[in-house]
Amino acid sequence: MIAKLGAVVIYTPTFILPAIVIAVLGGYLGQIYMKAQLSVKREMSNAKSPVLGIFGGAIAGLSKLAQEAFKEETLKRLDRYIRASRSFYNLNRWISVRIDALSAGFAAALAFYLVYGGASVGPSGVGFVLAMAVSFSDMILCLERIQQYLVIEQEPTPEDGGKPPAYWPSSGDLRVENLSARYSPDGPKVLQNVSFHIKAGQRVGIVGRTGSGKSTLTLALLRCIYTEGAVWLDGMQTNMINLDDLRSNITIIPQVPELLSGTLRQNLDMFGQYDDAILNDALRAAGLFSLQRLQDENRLTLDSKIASAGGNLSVGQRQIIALARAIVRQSKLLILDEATSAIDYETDSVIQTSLRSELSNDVTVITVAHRLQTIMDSDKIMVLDAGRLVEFDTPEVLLENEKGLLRALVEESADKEALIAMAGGKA
Ligand SMILES: Nc1ncnc2c1ncn2[C@@H]1O[C@H](COP(=O)(O)OP(=O)(O)OP(=O)(O)O)[C@@H](O)[C@H]1O
Repeated sequence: MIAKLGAVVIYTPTFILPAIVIAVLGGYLGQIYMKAQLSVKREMSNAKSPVLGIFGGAIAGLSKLAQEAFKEETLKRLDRYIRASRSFYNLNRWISVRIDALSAGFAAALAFYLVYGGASVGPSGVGFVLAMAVSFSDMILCLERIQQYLVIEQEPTPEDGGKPPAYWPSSGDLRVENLSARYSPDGPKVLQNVSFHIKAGQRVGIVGRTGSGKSTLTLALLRCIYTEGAVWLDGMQTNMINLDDLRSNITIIPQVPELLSGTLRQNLDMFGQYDDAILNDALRAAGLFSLQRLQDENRLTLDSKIASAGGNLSVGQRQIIALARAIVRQSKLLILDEATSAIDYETDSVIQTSLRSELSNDVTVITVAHRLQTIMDSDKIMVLDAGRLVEFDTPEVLLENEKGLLRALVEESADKEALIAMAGGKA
């Protein structure tokens, strides 16, 4: 930008003052625009995920769709999204008109001066200066945008005082008090005053209808979003701990785990800290070897090549590798977001068996369940509704409550009898 301003000034020194005025005016307008568009953009992102959520939910449960209710809810969510995106579009028009007007005014004045003002500049010089002048005004806004990225909000940096002792966490005891969470500083509270205590080694299932806050709760435990309230893991309050230490001690297995391109060994042990025997043991414990035969030509071994994001593996294989990674890391808290689709029954039952038998007794496993079968024999079940914890007890006790939400979910299920038997068999 300075080079362009320099080019204009060298050819037409009298234009230094107007150029500075244009730069200041453009910067001022840019600042107004940036301030306004930030909150509109945030509102747009907040309104976008419910729209995507309802379409995702519709695709997952297409056969059971109540068309009228779906239409009404979709239109409501689209309205909210369109209101925000319309404002965003208007804001863009607002700034474009002003920057274009400034740019055109400056270029026109310069052109007038070069042609009629007696400036001793040749035709090629006139073309060059005008080209520089036009792009100079356009760059003011780019500069504002770059400035905005430079001051982007960062997560807190690790501090010496935030390092937990080496033995932490020695168990997966998890205590949560009044935990609330939101996705943006001024957004609505998506999780509201959730409190519970999970003893080390317990297996807990989280259920709730779509949008009830199950995934949000897992993100809040990792402090990936804005949270209030307190969380203690193995007796230490997690907001006193550096984010990298906290996150390296909790393993989360998402619905579709991401892997890095490289070998399977590198994916299990990125820093080369463990020997092959430990890594193979983890793969066996996670159930990989029970799914493939020794003579299979394309069976996975530590040297198998993994494509970027794990693209050459099935979702089930990726979940098994993510589980093996958790076993290698010896995490005391494991959060599993159950894969709803694209995972066959055999792989699913291998994963579930590994979770039950291969983890040590003090590892706490929280499973976000989309199928009640997965968690009906858990030690406890947590039921979320509109961001609140409405039920938390053993499956047997919860099912006794005829007005309870878990009971309602079970009643709606096609496998009602089997689910009740699972819960009764356990308690
Ligand atoms: N990135 C986001 N920004 C703003 N709001 C969000 C975001 N992600 C989710 N939400 C909102 O938070 C609420 C809870 O969403 P969440 O994903 O936790 O629900 P869930 O119970 O996990 O649903 P599902 O079973 O469909 O995965 C929803 O109302 C949703 O619109």
